Amino acid sequence: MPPLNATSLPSLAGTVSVPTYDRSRLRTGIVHLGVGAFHRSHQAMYLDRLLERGGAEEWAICGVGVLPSDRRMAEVMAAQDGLYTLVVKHADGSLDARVVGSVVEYLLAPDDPDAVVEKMAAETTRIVSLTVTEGGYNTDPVTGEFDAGDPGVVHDLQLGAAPATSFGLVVEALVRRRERGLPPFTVVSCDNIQHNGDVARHSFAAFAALRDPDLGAWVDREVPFPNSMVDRITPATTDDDRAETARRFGVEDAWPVVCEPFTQWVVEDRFGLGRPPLEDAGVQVVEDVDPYERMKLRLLNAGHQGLAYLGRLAGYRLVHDAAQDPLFRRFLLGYMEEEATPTLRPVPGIDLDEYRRSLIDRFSNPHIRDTLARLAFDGSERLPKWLLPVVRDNLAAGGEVRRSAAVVAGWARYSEGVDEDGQPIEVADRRRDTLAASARRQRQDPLAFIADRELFGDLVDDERFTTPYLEALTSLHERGARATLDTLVAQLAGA
Ligand SMILES: NC(=O)c1ccc[n+]([C@@H]2O[C@H](COP(=O)([O-])OP(=O)(O)OC[C@H]3O[C@@H](n4cnc5c(N)ncnc54)[C@H](O)[C@@H]3O)[C@@H](O)[C@H]2O)c1
Ligand SMILES: O=P(O)(O)OC[C@@H](O)[C@@H](O)[C@H](O)[C@H](O)CO
Repeated sequence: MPPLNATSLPSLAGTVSVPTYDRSRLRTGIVHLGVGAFHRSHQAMYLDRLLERGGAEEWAICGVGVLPSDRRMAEVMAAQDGLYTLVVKHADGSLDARVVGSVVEYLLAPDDPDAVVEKMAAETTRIVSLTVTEGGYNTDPVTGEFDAGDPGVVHDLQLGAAPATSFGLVVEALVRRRERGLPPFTVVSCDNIQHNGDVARHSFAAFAALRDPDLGAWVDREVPFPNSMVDRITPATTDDDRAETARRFGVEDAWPVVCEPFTQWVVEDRFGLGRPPLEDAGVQVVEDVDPYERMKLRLLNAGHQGLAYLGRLAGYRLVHDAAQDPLFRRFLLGYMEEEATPTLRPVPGIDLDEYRRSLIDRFSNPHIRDTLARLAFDGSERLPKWLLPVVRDNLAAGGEVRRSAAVVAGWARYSEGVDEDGQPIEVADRRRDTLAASARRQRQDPLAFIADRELFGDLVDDERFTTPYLEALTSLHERGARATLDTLVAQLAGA
C-alpha cells in the first residue's frame, strides 16, 4: 500500500473519495493557526467541498503550527503534501472516507517564524483563522482580561524577539501589512468560546497595545473579527483509526482524522477582504451568531462537562458509555431542559427539543470512541466559560442551578486526582497544581475549591449556589457519583 501523498493520490481513487480539482492551480487565501483534529474535520473540509464545486481556487489553506508540539503534524503534512483522510463514523457503524486536499502548505512557526509572518503579510492572504483552544486567547476566565504576564507574551514583547505566540505572529504580520499599505486580513476564531471573535479582538488588540497603544487602537478599529459557532465532535486520532483507515480504505495515512457525521458552522458576515462562497458548502452566514453559539456552548459543551467529571467518577472512560447510561441521560437532559435552555435566546430555524435529543444521540454514537479525558482537558478554561454563565443567568433570574452545582462539585471531586476506586486520575489542566491544592483541602474546608475567585468570581458568596454545591460534594465524598446523581435526578423529578 503506497503512503498517502500527491503522487499516490490518483491510485487511491478506486477505494476512497479523492479531490478531483487540480491542487497545483490553487492559491493560498487562508492561513490557519492550530491545525489539529478539529480544523481538519471542519473548516478544511468545508473548503475542500468548495474546491470540489469549483470557483474557490484562491481560498486554499496554509496551515501553521504555533507550538513546538506541532512538529509531528509538520512532518506528516510535509510527507503527505498536506493531504489527509477524513473518516466520518455513522452511528450504525458505517464509514465514509474522503481525502481532503484544501491544505496545500504547512509552516511550523518555531522553525521559521518569519516565514509565517510573511505568509500572513502577503497580499494574497485575506483570512487568518484559528483553532488554538480556549486557553490560546490568554484571557482571565472571570474578568476576560488579557494576561500580559504570560511568559510567551513577555517574550514576544521584547525588542527584536522572534515571535513565538499567535499574538506575536499575527500582530507582526498586521504591522508589516500596515507599513506596506495593505489592508488587514480578517481574523476568524473557530474556537469554542462565546463571542470568539470579540474575545480574539480583545486579545490581539491588547497584545498590540502593549507593543504600541496606537497599534492596539488600530487593530481594535480596523481588523474584522467575525464571531462564529463551530460544531463537529472530533476526537483525537488513535492507532486503531490509522489501522482502520488502511484496512477499510486502502490508504496508508500517518494522521487521518475521524469525526461524527454532524457538522455545523455559523459565522457572521464581516470579512474585510472578501470570503469564500461559504454558503455553497453548507455554512450558515448570518448577521448575529450569538443565539447559535449560546445554544451550542451551553447545551453541547457544558453538557460535555457534565459527562466528563461525573462520568469518570462513576467509572466510565468513553463518552458514549456514559451517554448511553439512562441515569446520565436523564441528568443531562434535565440540565439541558431546566437549566441551560431557560438562559438561551430564540435560535432561528432550530427546534430546541429536537436539538437536545440529537445531542444525546450524538454523544451516544459508539463508533466515535471519544474520551471523557478529552472533554475534561483544561477544565479551568472551559467550565467557567460554558457552565458558570448558565449558573449566573439562573441565579439572576431565580432559576434552577442544582444540576449545574452537581457538575461543579464533580469537577471539584475529580480534581482531587483519585477516583472512587482509589485509582489515580490524570488531571490535564494548566492550573492542575492550584486545582489539586484546593481540592485536597475541601474535605476539611468544603468551599475551598470554589473559593478560587479567579475561576468562580463571587459564586462562593451566594448560598443559592453553595447550598446545592455542598450537598452534592458531600454526597460525592460519602456515596459516590452514581448514588449522588440517582438521588438528585429522583429529587428533581419530584420537584
Ligand atoms: N475537537 C472537537 O470536537 C472540536 C469541536 C469544535 C470546536 N473545537 C475547537 O477546536 C479547538 C482545538 O481542538 P482540536 O480537536 O483540533 O485539538 P487538537 O489538540 O487536535 O489541536 C489543537 C491545536 O491547537 C494548538 N494550540 C493549543 N494551544 C495553543 C496556543 N496557546 N497557541 C497556539 N496554538 C495552540 C495546538 O498546537 C494544536 O495545533 C478546541 O479547543 C475547540 O475550541 C474542537
Ligand atoms: O474541544 P474543547 O476542548 O473546546 O471541548 C471539548 C468538547 O466539548 C468539544 O470538543 C466538542 O466535542 C465540540 O465542541 C463539538 O463540536
